[in-house]
Amino acid sequence: MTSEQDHAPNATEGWAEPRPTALLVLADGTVLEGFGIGATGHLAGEVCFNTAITGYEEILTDPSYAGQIITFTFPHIGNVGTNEEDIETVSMASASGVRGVVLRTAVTDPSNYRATRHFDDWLKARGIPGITGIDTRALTALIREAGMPNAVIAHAPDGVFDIEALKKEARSWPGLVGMDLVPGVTSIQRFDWDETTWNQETGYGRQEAPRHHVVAIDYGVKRNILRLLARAGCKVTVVPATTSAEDILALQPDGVFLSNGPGDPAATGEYAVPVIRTVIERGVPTFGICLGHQMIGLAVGGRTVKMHQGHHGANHPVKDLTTGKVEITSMNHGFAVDRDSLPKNAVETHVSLFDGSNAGIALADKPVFSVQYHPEASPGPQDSHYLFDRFVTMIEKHKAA
Ligand SMILES: NC(=O)CC[C@H](N)C(=O)O
Repeated sequence: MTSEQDHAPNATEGWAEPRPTALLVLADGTVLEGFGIGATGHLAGEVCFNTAITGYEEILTDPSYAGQIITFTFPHIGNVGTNEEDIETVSMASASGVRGVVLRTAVTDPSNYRATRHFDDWLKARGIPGITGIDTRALTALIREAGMPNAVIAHAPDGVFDIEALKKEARSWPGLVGMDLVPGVTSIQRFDWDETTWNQETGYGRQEAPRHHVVAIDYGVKRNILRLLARAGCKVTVVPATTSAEDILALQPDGVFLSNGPGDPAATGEYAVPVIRTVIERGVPTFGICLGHQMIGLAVGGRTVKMHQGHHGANHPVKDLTTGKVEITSMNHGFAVDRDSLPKNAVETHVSLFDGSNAGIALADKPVFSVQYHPEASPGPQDSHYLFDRFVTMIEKHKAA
């Protein structure tokens, strides 16, 4: 990338404008020009914005982002390169499903002792197209006004685009409502997980003596969730999203964990919700995160709704109504549980202090709780790690009873 390419196209009269090599074409026909990075070609998706300042590698490998084109509001993305350790997708071979990345400035060479690969090269290898030189403030303002648009991101090094065809593709992409994206990101077979959290001196740890057995249903689970479950003393068995309630209960879990994941919870819920309902009815201690939270909401008879601009970032304040404490959380969701649709036994435990939306529930009559945000962070603050201990305490109480 040359420094010229750092300028937004059409920025200054009289400058020799480099030819755009990437476009972001919105479904309403708006065309944003910039410079291509990462994979070439074009992909359709929903454009969201993420306000996190660090952790782009974790964000871009979070399977919950499948079907989405991520605009980073922080201008310098890629400057610490990438490594093999910060990937959140469980299956290293599969891409996370992110459709594209939209950036303000050109990507510099990596400057970090952990970097093993240039960000541009890494995006290419993972099949993710990117565009730089975009006025991401203006795009973010547009998303806040109009909601998350469907779009096509296109990268052609020769600068040749069929703009009409791209507009048509953006318009005809069906959108995330009603879209079940879990089959593309769930693991294909059952496996055990025993890696624990990262430490600067020793790297990732190994679990020694687990005290409880947790079955984690993988709707697109992030590694750091599994690590925190392992660190909290759980032997973790990860099972594919379509595993039956019978097969899950046959594993005799002390607890069941419902993971995060992409797409519309109502669409995924068609097969997942009956399983979750059975697990809950049997009284198995259950903890859900994000998509898992939304599907617990559906399993108890509630509804989920599409949000206007969604929550994607690492500085979202949430109030824990059971303790009165405020925690700063990592968020990534475009759907939410409609609190007014919940039955009486589903008690709201957490609320977003940004917009008052529901951020957590617990069942009054069953050992079940869930949160809309990402307590595993990765990236983000670690204020909410206590929830993994809350889950273990719940398991212990249930075992003792
Ligand atoms: N992080 C997640 O699990 C996201 C859940 C769901 N796909 C949403 O967008 O709301």
